[in-house]
Amino acid sequence: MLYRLVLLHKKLLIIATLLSVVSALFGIGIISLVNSEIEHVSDSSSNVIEGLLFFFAALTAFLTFSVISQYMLTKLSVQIMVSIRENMVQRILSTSYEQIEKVGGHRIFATLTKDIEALTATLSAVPHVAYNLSTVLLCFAYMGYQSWQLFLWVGGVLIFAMVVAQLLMNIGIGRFKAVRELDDSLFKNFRALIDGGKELNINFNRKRFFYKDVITPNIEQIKKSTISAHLIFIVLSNWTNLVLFLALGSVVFASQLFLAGIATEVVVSFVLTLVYLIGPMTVLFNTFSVVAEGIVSSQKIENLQLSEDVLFERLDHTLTPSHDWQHLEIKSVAYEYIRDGSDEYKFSIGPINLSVSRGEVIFLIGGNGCGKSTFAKVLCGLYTPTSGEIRLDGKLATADMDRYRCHFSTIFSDFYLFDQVIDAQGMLADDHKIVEYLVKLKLDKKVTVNNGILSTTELSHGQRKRLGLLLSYMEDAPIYIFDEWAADQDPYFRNFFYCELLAQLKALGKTVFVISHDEHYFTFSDRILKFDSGEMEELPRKLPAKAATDLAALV
Ligand SMILES: Nc1ncnc2c1ncn2[C@@H]1O[C@H](COP(=O)(O)OP(=O)(O)OP(=O)(O)O)[C@@H](O)[C@H]1O
Repeated sequence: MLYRLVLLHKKLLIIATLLSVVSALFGIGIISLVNSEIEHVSDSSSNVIEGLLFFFAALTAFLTFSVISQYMLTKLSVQIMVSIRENMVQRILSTSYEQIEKVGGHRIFATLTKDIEALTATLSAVPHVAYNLSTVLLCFAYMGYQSWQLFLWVGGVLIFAMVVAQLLMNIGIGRFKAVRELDDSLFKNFRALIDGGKELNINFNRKRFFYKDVITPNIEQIKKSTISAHLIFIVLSNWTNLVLFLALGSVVFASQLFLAGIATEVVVSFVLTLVYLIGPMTVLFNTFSVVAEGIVSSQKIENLQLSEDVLFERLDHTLTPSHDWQHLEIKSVAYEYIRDGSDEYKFSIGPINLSVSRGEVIFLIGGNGCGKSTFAKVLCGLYTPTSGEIRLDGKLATADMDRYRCHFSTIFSDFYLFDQVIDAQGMLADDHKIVEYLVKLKLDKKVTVNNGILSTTELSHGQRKRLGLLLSYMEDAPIYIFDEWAADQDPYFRNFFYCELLAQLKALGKTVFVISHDEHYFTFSDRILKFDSGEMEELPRKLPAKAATDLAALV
């Protein structure tokens, strides 16, 4: 990913790096100028004024190009940061719900905070790396030009230094990987800290256990691993200083011992250049830890296996479902939960065969954990069948999952309530219509609406579900799935749901799948599908329509 991002911005990167090289050239030019002026110190015939003018001109050019190049490089790193954020959001939105569920919310959250931050820091270091690397390379070229024999000595020392640095870098990356794995479990514990707030506050012993035996050891482990990872980079950074002194020594001693023919001015110029190099080399080696963290984060993002197939031109258009569809065919559909590397008990449903017509109200019943919600998720396209196929009016669902899914509006038991109420066209819905339903759902005293945005979603669980129903209703999809919607409603709204709403939706030609344990209301269905250990059978309808009406009057 790191590589891809750099490639994506290569044009700006090349321009900015070229500017850096020019500014570094002026830096070298200044050293060279000072060097030649040293030679003329005792020469009264030399033109000092001319040298001084050159010196100030070089200083001005150095400053100008340094500022422009650093500005360009900083702009580049900000652009890269923005594109990582956009890219991550797009990839998450393009990834199947199934994959997101498999990866786990805490890992995605860790990536959105930790990895984006680390990648941004790494890419922000690109300007400094490019600038200092070009300075270092130019200094090498300058030294090579002055004396290739002496430069070979320096080069030998530097190659040895680079080999050791590479080894240290590999160890450092390995340690950062271990830290990053621990970060995932920390984010999981952070989630438990917030989501489990009630349980932790009520039960002091759980709070004590969570603090002492779960989160503190996790934090301690991260502390130890982070220090041990950074230790490698501290060694690496000090190794640079040592290597530069080693290079200085090798220049001074090699010129005396083995390369006696080399002029003193050349040796002095090598020494000056190496001293000048201390700054850029230190910056370069100090960024190694940042780069290592970026590499680890980049690999971590790849391991999430988020979708690469980001077709975001599609978001410019609204997807509209076919409201006059006639047949939904579920042919030998099976689904199995597969978790990588896990040998624990695996649950599967199917194979299921079912043919659904428009306007049917279908109840899904069965004991806890028998696969009703799993089937509902396969049915609406959140899960892709492991085998078998789903066809809507003959069209294979998997041929265009986005289009297929847009036929559904769902309220699962772990639903999320958005503040924005969206209509069938994907626009903010009309306030008058929303108010009408707020009144109907007895929420108008609690919630107001302004331009399609709800004033609050901080309500009781039952009220939140009613608000969810409002959002779902406004979406005006052809097929509805309600997963135990009525389970936590009071008798009035339970009655409203089974006796009024289902009939209303049916009259509008909607197909409704209702997951329910409310036996009293099973009569309000056209069909009943019973689940048992992942297998489905259709029950014969027992009550005639008349009996259903009588029952409606009773409840
Ligand atoms: N995200 C998941 N990952 C792995 N297995 C899962 C997952 N969700 C559910 N399961 C497995 O699928 C089984 C069926 O779950 P499902 O939610 O479909 O049951 P259900 O019939 O809707 O139950 P309930 O009436 O309690 O809501 C569970 O017992 C569990 O073993």
